[in-house]
Amino acid sequence: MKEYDLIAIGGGSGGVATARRAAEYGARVLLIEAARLGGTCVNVGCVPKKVMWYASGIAQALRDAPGYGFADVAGHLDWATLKQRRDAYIERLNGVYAGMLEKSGVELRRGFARFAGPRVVEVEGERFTAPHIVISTGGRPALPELPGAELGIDSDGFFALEAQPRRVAVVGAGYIAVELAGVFRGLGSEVSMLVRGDRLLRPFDALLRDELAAQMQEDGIALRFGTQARALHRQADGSVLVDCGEAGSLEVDALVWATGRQPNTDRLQLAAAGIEADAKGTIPTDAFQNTNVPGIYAIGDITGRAELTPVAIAAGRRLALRLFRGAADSKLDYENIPTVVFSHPAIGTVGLTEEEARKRFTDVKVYTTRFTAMYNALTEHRPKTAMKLVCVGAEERIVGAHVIGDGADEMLQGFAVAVKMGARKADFDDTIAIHPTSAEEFVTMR
Ligand SMILES: Cc1cc2nc3c(=O)[nH]c(=O)nc-3n(C[C@H](O)[C@H](O)[C@H](O)COP(=O)(O)OP(=O)(O)OC[C@H]3O[C@@H](n4cnc5c(N)ncnc54)[C@H](O)[C@@H]3O)c2cc1C
Repeated sequence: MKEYDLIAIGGGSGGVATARRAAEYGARVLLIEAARLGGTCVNVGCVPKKVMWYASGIAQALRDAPGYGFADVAGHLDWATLKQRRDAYIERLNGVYAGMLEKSGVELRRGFARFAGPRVVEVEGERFTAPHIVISTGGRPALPELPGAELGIDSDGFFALEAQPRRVAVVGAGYIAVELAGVFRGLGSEVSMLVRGDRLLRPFDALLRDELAAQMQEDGIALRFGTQARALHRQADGSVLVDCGEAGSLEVDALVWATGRQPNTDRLQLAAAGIEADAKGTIPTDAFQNTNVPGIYAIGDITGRAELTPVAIAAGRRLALRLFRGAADSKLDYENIPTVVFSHPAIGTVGLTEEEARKRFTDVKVYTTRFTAMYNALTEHRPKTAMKLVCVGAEERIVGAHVIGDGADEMLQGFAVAVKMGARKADFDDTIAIHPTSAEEFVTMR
């Protein structure tokens, strides 16, 4: 049985980061990956999604161009070319990942890993052991159980689409649902969102939720709240009939399930190592990413906490520092994790929502602003930009910063540093604005 200092199961964001950092610290590392290197983010997540978001933004810019005097702007999208160029980019990234691992001295084993004992991992009959094992197997889309569910596609299926569907239904209310719906609409599809509850992006600040819903409707997306798909039927012309029970039915060329994700633990044989998972299959960890079994850790989506690439990476790097550099206190602080939703317009958010702040603190003061960005002064399309600062205490410490509007995606990172450092409203007021930008409103709110 081959022995290592560390085995990482899963070569996605978390596994690769942990493996590389541990190897850099001198550990002998084995990384096991069943599919393509880079995991969800590179292959069927952040990266291809952002490419599609850019494409949709370009389509919008072409529609905006006449407002700036451009005449005869050609705007036909060749979806197949976009997909082929996007796929080629991702293949290059897969190669970059392989190269980085090799350069760091991480040994890569292709294949599906399972636990075969407390410290033993098996891949296609071959066994490996290490005193430290990291589970970073991520998750996959979860489909609801209803008649004809397989006639829909999930987010992986979205990235496999060879042609642009003309009429689309997106089921779900989370960030992936609003992002995919926005991309389809931006590129010209007719889009309906089927939302079981009464709002989009439930955990986000109300300002962001309301502004986004209003803008999506303004852009022609049919938001059907309180609507649930009950069954899907294939029709003779190849289209899909979505039966929504009392809420009626809907005919589409594609239906996308964006109804959540499930952790990749079901085939890992966790029991062979005595590792506990919860009913959903996520692996609970303590603040140091320890599972219930000493020497076995979990990071990234599999832990069900803040399912984002930089979180998986940061947790993995801190774990490597702890295990192989003796930094006993090294762990990830899960507070104030900034995040962006690549909707149209984009959302950036860090810290507490107003609602959360009011539950936790008695002395909450909120500053908001809403305006049309200068770019849109000349365009027919006039989405709004809106911002909110959530402050607490007499010193007005900023515990939440939220923005929706063009540029929000690139705007928030620096403000996240300020919030993390404990900035007060007075610090923002004291900072000279950068003019003319949308971001300047963050330091001029009264
Ligand atoms: C559509 C979409 C858009 C997203 N957009 C963003 C975004 O904009 N920003 C952001 O921060 N996050 C985004 N995410 C989330 C992000 O992709 C994940 O949080 C991140 O990939 C989690 O990393 P991970 O290492 O936990 O798992 P993953 O990246 O999923 O990697 C897990 C790897 O383990 C492998 N594996 C699983 N089981 C085994 C096994 N038994 N043996 C061997 N290998 C195995 C899998 O093949 C996979 O490669 C998005 C996700 C989706 C689905």
